Amino acid sequence: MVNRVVLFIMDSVGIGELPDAKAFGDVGANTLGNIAEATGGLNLPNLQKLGLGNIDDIKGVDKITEPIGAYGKAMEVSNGKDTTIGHWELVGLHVKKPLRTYPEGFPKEIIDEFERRIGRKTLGNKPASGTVIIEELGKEHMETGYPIVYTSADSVFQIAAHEDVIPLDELYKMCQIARELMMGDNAVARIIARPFIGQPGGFSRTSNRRDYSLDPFGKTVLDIAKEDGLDVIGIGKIEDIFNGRGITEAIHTKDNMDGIDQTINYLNRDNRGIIFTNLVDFDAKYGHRRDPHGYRAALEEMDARIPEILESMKADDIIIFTADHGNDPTYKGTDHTREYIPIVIYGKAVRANINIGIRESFADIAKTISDLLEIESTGNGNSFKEMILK
Ligand SMILES: O=P(O)(O)O[C@H]1O[C@H](CO)[C@@H](O)[C@H]1O
Ligand SMILES: [Mn+2]
Ligand SMILES: [Mn+2]
Repeated sequence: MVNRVVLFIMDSVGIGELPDAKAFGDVGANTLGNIAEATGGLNLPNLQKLGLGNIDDIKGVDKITEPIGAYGKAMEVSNGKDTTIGHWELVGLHVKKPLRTYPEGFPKEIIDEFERRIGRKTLGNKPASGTVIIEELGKEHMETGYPIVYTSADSVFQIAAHEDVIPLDELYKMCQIARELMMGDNAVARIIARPFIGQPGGFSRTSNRRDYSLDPFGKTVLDIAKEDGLDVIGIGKIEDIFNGRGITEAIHTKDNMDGIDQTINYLNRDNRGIIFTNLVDFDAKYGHRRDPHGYRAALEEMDARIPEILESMKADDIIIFTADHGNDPTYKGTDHTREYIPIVIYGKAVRANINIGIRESFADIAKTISDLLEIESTGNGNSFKEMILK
């Protein structure tokens, strides 16, 4: 029996357009493939050894004859390409109705009510890139004390404020107010606090970001594991994505390396169940910023630490490296891209060189986790447990 599953999310590391990418405006997107092309090839020897290059052509990542892991890729059933929906599907939920977005900004009634309740006016109220809008409105924000409200192609209500102008706890309270307002017909997936520091022309965002999500729309494999008395450890923004549901212990991280440190920490402890890690830098620092070179460096930095992670695993642990959506930094715009997610699986109990093929849903991962841990499933997804276990 498997004691622990590490579900390791490389946020936004997609592996090519999905058949329905056209409907999302994402034809030709391929996060891994296009970064590799644009930067002269990726150097990911550890993921290569596990089988990453056997999934698809990625310049620099070879298809090898004897990968030590199992590998494949998965399609997204849910109608979206955001973090929330992606993670929910990974743990067994299908969300067919897209979450609400605001391409024209938020309705006047909402903004009026929000301003009344926070006791300040606001700036912005439009879709924007978070780093661009603080450069555009940050100075005015510092002069007036009005927070910057913005959205994106995702279902998000984001509030940016300078840490010296609006203290963090006040910013977090504003987010809670927004969370109360953005329910019912305006049930946006997330309210996000976006604190920053610095001076006009040189602002930088801090790791004090917080996400206020909706409760998942149904029971996930995390809830089931928790009910069965297993540990469900959320590392990085996992707790936020699930609004705490199904999580028994959570730790927030400051960057990808911290996320890896924490994963290793928890692997070295005595626990049983699911260790669920999200590395968000790929997405937030490089994907949305359309920085393929930065993205490549972050991938290589992670890859170099994979041996340490694998060495911390015990004989009855299994790790699944995967993603939640794409965010091709060579693509137009600044938003996520509708892509396959790569799946690379390793463990002493896992058969080497097994191709699990093209999975029809991210929820195949949820179903497999249920089977591996011998707990109930959410009913969605098809298990690949029999294919991968020795
Ligand atoms: O441009 P920034 O502020 O990084 O925002 C991005 O991050 C949000 C949440 O991941 C996405 O919706 C996108 O808008
Ligand atoms: Mn994401
Ligand atoms: Mn994102």
